[in-house]
Amino acid sequence: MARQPAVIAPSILSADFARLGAEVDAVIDAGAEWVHFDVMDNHYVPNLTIGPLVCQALRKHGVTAPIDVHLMVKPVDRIVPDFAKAGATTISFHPEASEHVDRTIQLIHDNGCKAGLVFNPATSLSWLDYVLDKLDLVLIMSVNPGFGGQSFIPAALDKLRLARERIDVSGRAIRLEIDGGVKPDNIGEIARAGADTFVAGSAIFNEKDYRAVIAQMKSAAVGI
Ligand SMILES: O=C(CO)[C@@H](O)[C@H](O)COP(=O)(O)O
Repeated sequence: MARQPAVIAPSILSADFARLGAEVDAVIDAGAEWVHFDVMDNHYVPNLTIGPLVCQALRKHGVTAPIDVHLMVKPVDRIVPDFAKAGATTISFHPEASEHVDRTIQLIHDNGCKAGLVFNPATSLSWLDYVLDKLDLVLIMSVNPGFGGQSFIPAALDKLRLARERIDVSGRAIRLEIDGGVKPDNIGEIARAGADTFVAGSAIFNEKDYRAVIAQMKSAAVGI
């Protein structure tokens, strides 16, 4: 199956939260395809961020782009229906945070969303042995989850290559997403390793010109 078109998904963790609706409008207007929505619970990860009410507020504000919810919460299941009702498109979770990974994937689908599984830098891809055929997205973390602005962990490149191979063998249209330390100067190498969906927080929101940085990232990601 041909590689899916590249998607840039700005992580709103690095946006100005006091102007969130305007920030999301600005990155979508600047060419980003998705909104990456980082949910942290001060339990599974040390940071505390936002929940379904903020997702719903973005929909009410008029955001129509796919909202890519990354749950860094434990437990997972009880918050899934709330995010689905709030307008999430994809809901991804960490296998270590779910008691029953297969059931959580089913729950996400039953609630009308696409399901993703997230791999921390030290989490084995062996979880895919049993659930790859049920997933819509595989997310490889290239930093330890919890904070924006960290440096890309190079071992994520080998993991991307392995995940790409598995997805290609499956023949299914599963997106391969990368998250953490993604910048204009490394996105080409990340794309060559197999990613098609690129989360970037500080690389986009720390720049004044969102359009320019997103264009730079896209041309590096598709020019492989
Ligand atoms: O999920 C996370 C961190 O846990 C990420 O989405 C980061 O927020 C990405 O930020 P940058 O590394 O791109 O600044």
